[in-house]
Amino acid sequence: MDPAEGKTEGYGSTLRKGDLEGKKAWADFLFHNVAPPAAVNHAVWPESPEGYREANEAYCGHMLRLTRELFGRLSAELGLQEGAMAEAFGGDDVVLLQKINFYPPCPQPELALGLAPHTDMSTLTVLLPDEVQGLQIMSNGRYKAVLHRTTVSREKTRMSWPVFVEPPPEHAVGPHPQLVTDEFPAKYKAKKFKDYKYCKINKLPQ
Ligand SMILES: O=C(O)CCC(=O)C(=O)O
Ligand SMILES: [Fe+2]
Repeated sequence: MDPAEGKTEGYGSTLRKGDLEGKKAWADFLFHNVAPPAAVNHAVWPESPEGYREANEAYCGHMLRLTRELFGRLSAELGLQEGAMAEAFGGDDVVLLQKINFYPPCPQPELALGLAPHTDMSTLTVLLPDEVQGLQIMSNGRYKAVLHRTTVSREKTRMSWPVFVEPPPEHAVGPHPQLVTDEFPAKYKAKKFKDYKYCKINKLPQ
C-alpha cells in the first residue's frame, strides 16, 4: 500500500516510520475494502485462514446494518431526518474499509507505541479489539474526531479489527446544509472525500 499515492489497500507497518516522541512504532496491518462490491479487490484479501472471505462477507453485512442504524441515530441526534447522514455519506455506495492490526509482543513496551497518536479519517470507525488492553483514548467530544493511540504488551500479541466507514472517493463531503445557519456558519469547505484523505495523509491544510 502507499497511502500518499491514494493506494490504501494492502499490507503495511509502522516500524519503518522511525521515532515518535522518543518511542518506536511497533505494529503491522492489512487494509482491504469490504464494501461496496465495486470497490472490493479480492486479490488483496488474504488466502488463509480458510473461510476468511466468507466470514468477512458475513461480517460486512452486519457492519452495513450497524452503520445504517448508527447513521440513523446520529442524524436524529442532530435534528436531521433519519436518512440524512447515510445519504450525505454516499448512501448505498458507502465504503467499508477493513483494517487488521497486529501488535507483536515487545520486550520493552515502555520504549514503543503500537500506533502514534492520531485521529481516524473515516466518518465512523467500528472497532473490534481482542482481550489485550492497548487502546488509549486521549480526548473526547461529541461528533469530534477522537485522538487515540495504541500501546504494546511485553508478553502478549494484540490484534484489533477496525472497520472504517467512509464516503466514496468522489463523493463531496462538507457541513450538512441543514446544520449551517447564520448563527453556526460553515466551518469547513466542501470537497471530495479523496481530496480530504489526500490532505490528511500528507498533513496538508484542509
Ligand atoms: O488497535 C486499536 O485498538 C486501535 C487501532 C486504530 O486506532 C487504527 O487502526 O486506526
Ligand atoms: Fe485509529
